[in-house]
Amino acid sequence: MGSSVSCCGNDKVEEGLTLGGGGENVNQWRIFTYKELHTATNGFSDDYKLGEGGFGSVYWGRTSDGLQIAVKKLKSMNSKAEMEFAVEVEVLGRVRHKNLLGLRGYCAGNDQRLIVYDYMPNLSLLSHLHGQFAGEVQLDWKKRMKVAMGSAEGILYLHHEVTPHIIHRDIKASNVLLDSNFDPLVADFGFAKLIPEGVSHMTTRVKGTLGYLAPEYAMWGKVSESCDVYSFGILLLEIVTGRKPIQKLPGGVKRTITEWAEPHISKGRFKDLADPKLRGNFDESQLVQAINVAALCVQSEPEKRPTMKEVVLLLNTAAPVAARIKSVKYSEDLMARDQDDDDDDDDGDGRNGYEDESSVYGVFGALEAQKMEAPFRRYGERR
Ligand SMILES: Nc1ncnc2c1ncn2[C@@H]1O[C@H](COP(=O)(O)OP(=O)(O)OP(=O)(O)O)[C@@H](O)[C@H]1O
Repeated sequence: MGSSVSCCGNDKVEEGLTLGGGGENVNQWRIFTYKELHTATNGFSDDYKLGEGGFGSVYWGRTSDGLQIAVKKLKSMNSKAEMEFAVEVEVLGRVRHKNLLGLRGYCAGNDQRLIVYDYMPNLSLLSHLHGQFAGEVQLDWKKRMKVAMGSAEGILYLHHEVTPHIIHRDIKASNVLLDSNFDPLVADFGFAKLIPEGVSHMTTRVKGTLGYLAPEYAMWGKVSESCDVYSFGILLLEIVTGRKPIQKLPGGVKRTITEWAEPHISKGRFKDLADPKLRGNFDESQLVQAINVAALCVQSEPEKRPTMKEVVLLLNTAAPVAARIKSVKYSEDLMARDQDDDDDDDDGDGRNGYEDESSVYGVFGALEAQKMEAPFRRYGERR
């Protein structure tokens, strides 16, 4: 961090400081006092609560100069939470991009840790797809594509444009916030990893959210940029279909979004995948393109997934030539793998065991690991 963290118990306010070691990727922020944030949020009143996550609660507030803010307040002080706070502030200070939620400030003193962001009036993508706004048709097709593209550009920046590169590790619908124009801002960098130059992947403790974890990461803690690409693929499917990454079926059975989508895709029934809430109002070529891109992103083998640069390019391509070439490859892969699965399913349970990842999970079934392996946290929770 470019500057020391000062205690928020005192009333001193430092302004215009920068984090991130200078250069272009710096962010304007300031240190808030606890008193200031307490006043802004009406004493962290429940009426001002925007939501709750693993880190703590998020409150709406208004500063004395009229700025609307969102204040994330650490729920309990322990080394894990402290680390998350430090990582989030460190990473936020390094990034500056129209599709990343920047740091407005923080407060760290005694046993209080709070992070201050700009308030995003349209809240999270999750609230529009599955939450309090899910019944409304605010999120039409055009907005969905804008959200998908903007989120992809934010992740591209993290992977390719900031030094050292950053892997987010928790790309999901609740971490995509929407401004007044429904432009998306990727948020929540508490699990982010800075990748030293020349390092292609690292092995770490698995963090993130069930339903979005890439198989190699869920099983072996192998983390690379392509883990975010995988999570983005799930997010893209979620945006297009309006379905949760993991659905609970009657009898406690869980079905992943990829398991549900796979038969439709392999039969070319793309239109069946569109969110019924769209009532048929979508651009069919964009729908096919988005699903093809998602299919590429959620391949089991990380090396087969596109980079975020390719993802942005493909999502931008009106004529889906590149995607078509790859999707043909994908279909061939799928058929070959189906054949393998038929051959190798010795115990007749439809699954071939854990030894051979590709045959177990198929091109598209990587979430199987997350459904089976305890003790992952449920959808919407963090590990
Ligand atoms: N800047 C913001 N503007 C508006 N609403 C926000 C803002 N930041 C967070 N929220 C709201 O608060 C909720 C909780 O956010 P938080 O990041 O703490 O948790 P989460 O992403 O839901 O869960 P997790 O802990 O698994 O990341 C979000 O889903 C969102 O609705």
